[in-house]
Amino acid sequence: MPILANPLCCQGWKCCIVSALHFPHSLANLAKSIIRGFRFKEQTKEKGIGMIIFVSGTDTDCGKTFVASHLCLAFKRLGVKVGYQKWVSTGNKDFSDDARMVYRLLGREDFPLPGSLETPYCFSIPASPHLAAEKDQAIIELDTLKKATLDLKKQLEVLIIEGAGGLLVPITRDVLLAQFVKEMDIPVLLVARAGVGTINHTLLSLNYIKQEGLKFKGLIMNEQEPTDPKIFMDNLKIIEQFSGISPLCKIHFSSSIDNSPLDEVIVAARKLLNES
Ligand SMILES: Nc1ncnc2c1ncn2[C@@H]1O[C@H](COP(=O)(O)OP(=O)(O)OP(=O)(O)O)[C@@H](O)[C@H]1O
Ligand SMILES: C[C@H](N)[C@H](N)CCCCCC(=O)O
Ligand SMILES: [Mg+2]
Repeated sequence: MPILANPLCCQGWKCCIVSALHFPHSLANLAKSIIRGFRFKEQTKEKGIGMIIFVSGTDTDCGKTFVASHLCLAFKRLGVKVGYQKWVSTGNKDFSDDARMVYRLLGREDFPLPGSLETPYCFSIPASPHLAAEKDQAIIELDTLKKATLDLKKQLEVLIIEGAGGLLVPITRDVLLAQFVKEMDIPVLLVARAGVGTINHTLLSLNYIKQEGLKFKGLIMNEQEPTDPKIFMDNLKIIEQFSGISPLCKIHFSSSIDNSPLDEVIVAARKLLNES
C-alpha cells in the first residue's frame, strides 16, 4: 500500500487517492510505489526465480530468527540452496546478531557484513528500523533493499527474509514493513508465540494479512519460552477456530539448540516446497 495511506484504513485505495489529492507529493509516492512493485514482479518473473519467504512475527522476540534458522537448516537438509537475509538489523552496528545466529547454526563462519546483500543495513540501537537508522544518521533506501533481495535471490533456490518485530513496524518513517512486503509481492510466514498473549496478537496479524491482501505462506506456533501445554493446545485451537488457519507446524521449547533441523520444521519446509 502506498505511502501516506493509513494502513489500517478499511477504505484502502480510496484512502490513498484522497490523500494523494490533498498532498500532491503523495501522488508521486503512490506512482513510485506502483512502479517499484510492478518492476519487482516483472524482474522476478523474467529470471525464473524460485521462492522468497518473508518471516514475520506477532512481535519482537517471538522466535523469528529461531524459526528462520531451522527453516534454513531444513531446506539445506532437503537439498535446497537456501539463503537468509535480514533487511534491517538493529542493536549492533558492526553485524546483524540475527544473521550471526542463522549462520552459526548453518555451521558457517563467513558472517555477512553491514552493506552486504544478506545484511544491507545494521544500526546501533535496539529499536524500530526507522528510528535506529535516524540515530545512526542513515537513510534506509527501499530500492537498495529491493535490489539486494533480487541479487541475492539469483544465487539461490529459496531466500528467507527476516523482518524486524511484527508486520506493522515502520521500515522508514513513511512505510510499514507490511506495505513494503506487499509492494514486493513476497508471501509472509507468520511466527507466533505459544503462550498467553498470543491469541490477540496472532488473530490481529492474520486479520491484517487477510484484509490487506498480503500473500500468505502459513503460520508457525513457536514455544519460545516454556509454556503450559494446556494453554499452548487451547491457543492453537482458538486461533484456528477464529481464523480458519491451522499452523504449518508447532515448535516446542528446545532447551539446547544445535545445528540439526527440528523434525517438525522439516515437515513444514516440505509443505512449503510442495505448494510453491
Ligand atoms: N522454540 C524455542 N526454544 C528455545 N528458545 C527459543 C525458541 N524460540 C525462540 N527462542 C529463544 O527466544 C529468544 C528470542 O527469539 P528470536 O531471537 O528468534 O526472536 P525474534 O523474533 O527473531 O526477535 P527480533 O524481533 O529481535 O528479531 C532467543 O533467545 C531464542 O533463542
Ligand atoms: C530491537 C528488536 N529486537 C527488533 N530488532 C526491532 C523491533 C522493533 C519493534 C517496534 C515496535 O513494534 O514497537
Ligand atoms: Mg530476530
